[in-house]
Amino acid sequence: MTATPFHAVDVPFHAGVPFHVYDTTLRDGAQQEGMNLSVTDKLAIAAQLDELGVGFIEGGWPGAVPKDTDFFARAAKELTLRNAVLAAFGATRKAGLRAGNDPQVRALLDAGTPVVTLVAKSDVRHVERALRTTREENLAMISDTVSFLAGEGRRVVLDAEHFFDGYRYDAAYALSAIRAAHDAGAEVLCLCDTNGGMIPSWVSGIVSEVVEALGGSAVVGRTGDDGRPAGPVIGMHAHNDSGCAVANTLAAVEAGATHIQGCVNGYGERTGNADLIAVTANLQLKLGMDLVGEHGLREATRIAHAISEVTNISPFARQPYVGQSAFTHKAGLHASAIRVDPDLYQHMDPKDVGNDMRMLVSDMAGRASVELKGRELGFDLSDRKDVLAAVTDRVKHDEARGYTYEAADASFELVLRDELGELPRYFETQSWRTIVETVPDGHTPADVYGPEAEAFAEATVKMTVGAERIVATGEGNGPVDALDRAVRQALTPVYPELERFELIDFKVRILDNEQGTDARTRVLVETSDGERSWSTVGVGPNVIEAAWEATTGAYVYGLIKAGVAPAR
Ligand SMILES: CC(=O)SCCNC(=O)CCNC(=O)[C@H](O)C(C)(C)COP(=O)(O)OP(=O)(O)OC[C@H]1O[C@@H](n2cnc3c(N)ncnc32)[C@H](O)[C@@H]1OP(=O)(O)O
Ligand SMILES: CC(=O)C(=O)O
Repeated sequence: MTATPFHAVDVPFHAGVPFHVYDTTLRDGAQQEGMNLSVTDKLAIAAQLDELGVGFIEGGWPGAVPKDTDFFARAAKELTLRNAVLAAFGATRKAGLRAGNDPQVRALLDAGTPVVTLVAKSDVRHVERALRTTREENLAMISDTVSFLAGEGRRVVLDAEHFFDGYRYDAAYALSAIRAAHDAGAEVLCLCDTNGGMIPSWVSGIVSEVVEALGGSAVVGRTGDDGRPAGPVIGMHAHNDSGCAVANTLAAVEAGATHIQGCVNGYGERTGNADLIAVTANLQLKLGMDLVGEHGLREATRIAHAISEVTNISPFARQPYVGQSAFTHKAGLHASAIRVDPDLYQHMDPKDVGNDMRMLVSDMAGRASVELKGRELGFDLSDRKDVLAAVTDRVKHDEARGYTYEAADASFELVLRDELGELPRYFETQSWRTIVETVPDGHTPADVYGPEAEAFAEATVKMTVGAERIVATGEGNGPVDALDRAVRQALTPVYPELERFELIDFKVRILDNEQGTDARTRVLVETSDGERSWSTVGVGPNVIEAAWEATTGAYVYGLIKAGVAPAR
């Protein structure tokens, strides 16, 4: 693979200028529907964010959300951060109060963080209709609160809520709000697209005008003699309602912003915030800015998934950079070019964000896909053109009948081994049958057949294992369970490894459902041996036959991986 991705730009952007990567997963991310983080969860996520290399972690709103107050108290004792500093989030003082007398503002001080981020109104319509105060009082609320907190030694970030909408409505007032904060000592003026409706050209236009109006932010060529920003640090906080949060953040940076806010995995209220990993990867890998260091980005996939574990929200497979499908290739034409050079169909090396390239084999595969998938599974097929052609044909034929190998790597390996003549014959099935008993609604088998009765179904299998013919029976909750018990009864004495195999997922899909009872059924099963898991597929005229193929395939695959030799 070549070292330089095709679209990387060589010129470092904002060279030498301090740049802030500010994470708000624990505050704005936690505003996502369905997210409910405990204090322990928040501490665990903060540690991961620090490892990613962000500079600021906004931990929540102390004084407003009791868990967030606890978070800052526990973080002070339990959290050791190597890269980041903590920020406490809150609002400007209430109208008519002194900042120092507003309990909400005092709670921000009590959080003990070096940074305090204040949300402030910058859209005059919000001042008049939501805050129900005057334009002047809102500016005083900003100015008083910032100067009070700065006077107490806090670095202050101002989150100018609805800045872009406000600027489009009344630019002079929006500018006066952030100017008030700057004059009172705010270090960062972060422009928020609170409703998430902006598009990149609007953002870059407005940010450029703000940079111009405030005497210049940290744009290249706009630094003072000491190399520090000539004007206030301008930030960007984007929501994704128009699907443009990442693009809007990049547009703001290209227009001069040097502070970016976002959430890992794009968490956040409504459609989420700018995905901080995508923003950071774009800026670092495409524009040459060193934001979280090479190490941080190389950990990004692991960290994104570790955070998903804590939030208990399944990772999004198609998430840019870190999703499971981000570097996964299905089309045969792609695979044939990737075999020559992965960069031909990838915008970057997945390793740079800790992700991996994967190949899928399906009816869209060609011989190159099979060769690359084989390589992924440990088979060198480069000079086995006969096998490549046979496997490709078989996959296309099977998929036309309802199989899906892209979701069943283990079944694909069994096909490959079969065509290579390397498929061990652990057993031969002569026949199987299963009988389902029904009992009246609301009853159990025990009610009907007596206290010893446990099962609704029974099964018999006839198999040969080596030279031995075996007949075994099983009882279960249903026909698939009964058959599985019968197979285990038959095979476990010869292959005790089977005892460790456990079915952990079972998915049934009716194919061609317009054909009613003639439809075919596909079953995908996931099996585990306690250490690893694998997926197999079966297709049949009914769920029992499909499940038989999928589960027996799973046992064969498991025995191969356990290094078991077939009985003689
Ligand atoms: C854009 C964002 O996402 S900002 C973050 C939003 N996050 C949250 O709201 C989560 C935490 N919020 C809370 O726990 C509560 O809403 C609290 C504790 C902050 C306030 O609760 P309450 O006192 O019951 O007020 P309520 O939520 O009904 O209304 C918010 C109040 O804050 C005022 N307010 C809103 N924005 C600001 C601001 N930037 N500066 C000062 N006051 C503000 C509103 O005018 C309203 O005042 P009112 O009570 O005098 O009418
Ligand atoms: C501050 C914030 O979260 C917003 O304006 O969206």
